Amino acid sequence: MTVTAIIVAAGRGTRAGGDIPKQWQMLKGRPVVAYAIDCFVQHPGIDSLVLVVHPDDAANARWAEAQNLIVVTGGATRAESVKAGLAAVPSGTQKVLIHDAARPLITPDLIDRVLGALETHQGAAPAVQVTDTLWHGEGSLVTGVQDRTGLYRAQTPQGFHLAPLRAAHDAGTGEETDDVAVARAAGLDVAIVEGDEDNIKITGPGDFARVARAMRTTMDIRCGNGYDVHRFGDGDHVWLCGVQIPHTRSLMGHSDADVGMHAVTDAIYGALGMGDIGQHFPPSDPQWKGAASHIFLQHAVALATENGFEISNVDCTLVCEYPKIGPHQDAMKAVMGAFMKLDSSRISVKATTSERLGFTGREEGIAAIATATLIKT
Ligand SMILES: Nc1ccn([C@@H]2O[C@H](COP(=O)(O)OP(=O)(O)OP(=O)(O)O)[C@@H](O)[C@H]2O)c(=O)n1
Ligand SMILES: C[C@](O)(CO)[C@H](O)COP(=O)(O)O
Repeated sequence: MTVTAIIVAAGRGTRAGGDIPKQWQMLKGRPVVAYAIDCFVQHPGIDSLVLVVHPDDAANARWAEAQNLIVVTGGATRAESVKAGLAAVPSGTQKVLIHDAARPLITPDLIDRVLGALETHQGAAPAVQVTDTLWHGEGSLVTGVQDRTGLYRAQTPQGFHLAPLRAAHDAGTGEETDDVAVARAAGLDVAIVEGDEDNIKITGPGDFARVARAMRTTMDIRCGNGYDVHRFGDGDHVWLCGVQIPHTRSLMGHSDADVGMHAVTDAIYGALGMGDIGQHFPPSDPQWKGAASHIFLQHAVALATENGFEISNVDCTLVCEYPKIGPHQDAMKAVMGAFMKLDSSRISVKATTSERLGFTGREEGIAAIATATLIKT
């Protein structure tokens, strides 16, 4: 079954305020709409994505096109914007999920529940049962109580089989606030699936902070490891974790052979799931001959930042008989901390011998292992 997601992002966000519409405002360093886009793009059940934008948001449309999304211009009401999105779905689409750009906390589970219900229903949408007592009020006075039995707060994504939803929208008024209303007016059956309290729609100015708070509870923590070995050759110093240490031999390598910094760098790449030093700085490329290893470390740190992560801590163990590491530990933490913009208290550099066993024990080379923890900001 080919499924297309349509994200409607053509509203003006008048209730939320701000210099630009709410879906394009920054939330933790990214436009609000980017969160929903990521969730759909990464979901294995979604085949393509249409983004509906306002004609005044041409720059944002170019940004979306650069991410390989189908981008179309919306209308004066949400229903008209949905119609524009429905007209742009790729041929072969059998089901559509329609989602508000203003709901950044959509989850894969929510998508799964809607898709699951579409197996047996023409439409399906998430909702949360009303649990508070409901009042009628006039001015500042309570004038009555509303029975809350059977009342739900509607959310998106709302899912439908494409053909009946298109027909329903063609017959609609263009003023409906959601697609369930359009579908029901056309006689389609719509299942309620379990919604998510955190799937907040940014509506008023205070909702940005609510969403940011809810994001903190879904913390994304990544852990990566790195391992490296360099052999000894002729020379009179070694570079370890950014510190030059006088020694009877030097470590050999294409770069400065800083085995400790390489392990830390690979741990960061590992946490990001983005390869290793060899992939980003191929040894076959002469420009990296003799390169200072902090270039690699800074590249990994920049990738982490670009992808919305901050480094929480790094732990590196050097395995060698000599040189002795203890006298240099603090300097190593300070140097690596400066390149990672990380306080020394979050960096550990320690050392062990291998009890004279193996290549490190025979002083043929030095090995290093490292772990890095990254947290999505
Ligand atoms: N003509 C419209 C109106 C709304 N939407 C989208 O529909 C979603 C839900 O609508 P709402 O929260 O009402 O957004 P706005 O219409 O932008 O808000 P406001 O009413 O405060 O201006 C939002 O992602 C919004 O961008 C749309 O694509 N086209
Ligand atoms: C579609 C919707 O998000 C369902 O809750 C909502 O109806 C659209 O926004 P509005 O604020 O109700 O216009």
